[in-house]
Amino acid sequence: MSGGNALSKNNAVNNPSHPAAGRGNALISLRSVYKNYETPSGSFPALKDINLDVNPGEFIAIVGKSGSGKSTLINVLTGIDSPSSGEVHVASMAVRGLNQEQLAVWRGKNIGVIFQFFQLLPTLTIAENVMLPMDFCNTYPARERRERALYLLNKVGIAEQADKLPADLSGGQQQRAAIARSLANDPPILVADEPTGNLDSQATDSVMEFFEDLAQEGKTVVMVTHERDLSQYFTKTITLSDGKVVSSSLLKDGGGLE
Ligand SMILES: Nc1ncnc2c1ncn2[C@@H]1O[C@H](COP(=O)(O)OP(=O)(O)OP(=O)(O)O)[C@@H](O)[C@H]1O
Repeated sequence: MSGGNALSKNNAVNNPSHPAAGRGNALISLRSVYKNYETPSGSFPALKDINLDVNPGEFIAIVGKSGSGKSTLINVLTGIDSPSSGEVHVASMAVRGLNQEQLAVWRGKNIGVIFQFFQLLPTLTIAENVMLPMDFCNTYPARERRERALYLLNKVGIAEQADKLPADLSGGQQQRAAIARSLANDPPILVADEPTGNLDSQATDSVMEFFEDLAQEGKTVVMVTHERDLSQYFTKTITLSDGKVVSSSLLKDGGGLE
């Protein structure tokens, strides 16, 4: 599934004046971020003093034990949840400043989200699923959306599945369709929560190679994973423990594209 081509005009790397070019070089920037959950037994600190910068073209793994705060971190940086305190800037935007409706459109344009269980709508065809983010954000003229969906499905290697329903595809094919959907609006950032958790090793490799290609083309990919043997793909690993970043290791050159 490798061998992607130039993603588009609307790319933060190809176009430094693109709004997603970020504050300084960082596309994602978290400063002194805390997240407390209010529970019947009191306030539970799920994130503690998180400081993080992610540059265009980085392929970041977020790792840590169950309960360490990975999903909370992803939710805060995608604006699905707001921090209790601290600043989150993503693609030049202070996420805190947006209302729910603005946030949904902003997220649809700037962040492609990929889930462990694909979350394709079962009654829509694969092409229709890929068109949904374009329909929601009105990013491409209606007459161009199917053509773009087919282009993206071709890019992930499943163009011939375009008019099937999700249930007719294998898990690996469904995840490719979900990746195509995440690219629909050509967002600068992809966030993937355990995207290979439900795939066999062959499908895992092919999804990881595809993410790697996307990062090399300038997309920023942030991925939560439990799988230890994928480190060859990442440019950086961020380890969380009890809501804190306990290590941040640069694995290879990548990202920091200027
Ligand atoms: N809505 C909530 N209310 C109260 N506590 C929560 C809530 N969501 C998460 N937590 C707690 O916050 C901590 C971090 O949870 P989070 O889901 O971010 O961890 P995680 O690292 O993603 O775990 P996993 O790998 O199991 O998905 C956990 O102790 C969890 O129990």
